[in-house]
Amino acid sequence: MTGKQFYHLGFGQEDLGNSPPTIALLSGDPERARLIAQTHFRDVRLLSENRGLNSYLGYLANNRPILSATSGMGAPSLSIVVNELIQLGIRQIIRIGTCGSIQSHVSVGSIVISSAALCRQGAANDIAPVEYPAVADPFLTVALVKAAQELGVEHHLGITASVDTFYEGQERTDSANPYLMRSLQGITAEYRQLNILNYEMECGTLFKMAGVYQFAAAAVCAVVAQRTVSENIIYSQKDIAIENAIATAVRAVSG
Ligand SMILES: O=P(O)(O)O[C@H]1O[C@H](CO)[C@@H](O)[C@H]1O
Ligand SMILES: O=c1cc[nH]c(=O)[nH]1
Repeated sequence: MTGKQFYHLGFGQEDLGNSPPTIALLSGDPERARLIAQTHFRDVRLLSENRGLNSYLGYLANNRPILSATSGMGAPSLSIVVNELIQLGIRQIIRIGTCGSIQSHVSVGSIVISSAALCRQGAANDIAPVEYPAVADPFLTVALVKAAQELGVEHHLGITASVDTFYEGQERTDSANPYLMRSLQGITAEYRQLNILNYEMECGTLFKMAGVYQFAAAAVCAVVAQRTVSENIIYSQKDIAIENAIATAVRAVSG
């Protein structure tokens, strides 16, 4: 580590070398950030492991420098990481996440590429008004779709619901909370009728930040739960779904 470090990321500009990356792949899970770097980048260097926000610098096959970084779970943590990444010169961010499907045709094991997000997230309200659109970058999004097509990965393009909680906000009742507020009872069925594809916890705030800060953001999430059937995570298909999401994002930025 050299020079000024960002407080949360734990590394700084000088750690990125003479040809700093302008693109970052961003995962909620630090283990996914490590997996992406170690299996898809060459000449990988661990930049930091601060607060579980593991960050790796590496190169794509086309020699483009790239970061694999960790957002942590939820919009407040993501907002801090993204703010610091943008200060470091990152101009394109692809979130590689996991999600729960709320449509019967969006199966566990497939991936969802978000065209936009319904943003029910408190952190985003510190960045832009609630009505501000949470929309993905069209060019990165088309690149993700094209990559999924070329890889033969089952994919769905559409609107994502980004919420602040995994349990209450996604209408889970199998939880420590004995009372789900009336305002949340039935919300999943309503979102289904509104053609929302999936639940996750970061895209909406990421997309609003992209609009305000002027960078390009997109998201691809592995479907690991099917909420038309149960509240459970389907572990048997989790790893393959995540690998499909990672392969899709890496191919999209490798062209
Ligand atoms: O797998 P990640 O990227 O963390 O994404 C999803 O998983 C977490 C909840 O289990 C939330 O962060 C949600 O958005
Ligand atoms: O159901 C799910 C699965 C992963 N991540 C979520 O936010 N929800």
